[in-house]
Amino acid sequence: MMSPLVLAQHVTKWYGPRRAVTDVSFGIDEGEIVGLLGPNGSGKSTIFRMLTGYLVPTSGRIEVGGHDVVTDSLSVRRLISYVPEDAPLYDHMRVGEFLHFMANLRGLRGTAAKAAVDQAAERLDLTRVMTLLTAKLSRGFRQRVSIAQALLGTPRVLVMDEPTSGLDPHQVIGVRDLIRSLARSHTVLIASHILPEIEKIASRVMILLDGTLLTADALKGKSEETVLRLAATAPEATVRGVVSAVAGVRDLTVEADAGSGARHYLIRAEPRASLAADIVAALVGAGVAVSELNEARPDLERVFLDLTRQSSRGAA
Ligand SMILES: Nc1ncnc2c1ncn2[C@@H]1O[C@H](COP(=O)(O)OP(=O)(O)OP(=O)(O)O)[C@@H](O)[C@H]1O
Repeated sequence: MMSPLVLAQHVTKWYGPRRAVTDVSFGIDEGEIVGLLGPNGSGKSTIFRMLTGYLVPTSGRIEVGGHDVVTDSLSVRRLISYVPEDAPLYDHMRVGEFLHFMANLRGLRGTAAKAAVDQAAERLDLTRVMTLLTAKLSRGFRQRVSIAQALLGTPRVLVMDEPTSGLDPHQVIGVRDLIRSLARSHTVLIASHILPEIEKIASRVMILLDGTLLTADALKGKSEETVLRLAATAPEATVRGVVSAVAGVRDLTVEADAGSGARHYLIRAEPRASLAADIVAALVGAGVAVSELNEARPDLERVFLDLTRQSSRGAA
């Protein structure tokens, strides 16, 4: 059997007296797109920094392509590329200059550097902006430049931190398609705190909570509840008041903002037949425009919400 391309075994990381990652183990096979899902502060960036050799695990070991990230970090850095969340570009550089600079940092010179830059620019549709200052780019283009630099030197593994955060819906779709197309030639690991986003891109999701990776066992047997996703245009307090009064509704949380008018909510309730119809009737009766009400699909979402709610209570 082939061993996984990325292998973490019992990895723990302490920052001084604070434990950020606890006994995390996983394997990622060549060609997978894996999502690492966890709320802010759950340890995603810490795991990524250890994978890419920028932080040393306090205990446990990580291998990429059979190379230990600590004792053989140079080989690992050739195999793995990191796309950080806030695309740190050098604002005084033009896009083309920046990509050449990054190609040189990866050890590419002369025609090899030029070929790599041209190829990445073409793949990310950057040829039109190569002479612009990176400071002048839109958020979507900055993200594409950041992904382009990560592709230089043809790494086998791409690690991306919240790759669609801060993008408009159009750009989000573009970046998602791009990541899917990259997956043909790369193994991709994506961190996010938004489950619906991860589910759209990843073929598999790992959930991280307070530094601990949940096992498949922790994801079973939690479905005593219906979760509905609602999109409605009205003040949150109004929606909350109306929905909470419907029989069986336990809880309403605001989901990531869609950006355009309607706000998205998740409603948790006791399962019963006319629940959705009752909620719509109540909202419409109160003059609230409902643009969407669906059952939130996977159990995973429920489990994630339950668990993150418990853990944020624990932290409070
Ligand atoms: N350099 C550091 N020194 C001390 N504590 C740190 C350091 N970096 C992170 N932490 C702590 O470790 C925990 C995990 O942080 P980490 O940044 O890995 O989480 P995350 O899931 O990536 O969060 P976010 O999505 O907000 O980036 C947090 O409690 C954080 O405060």
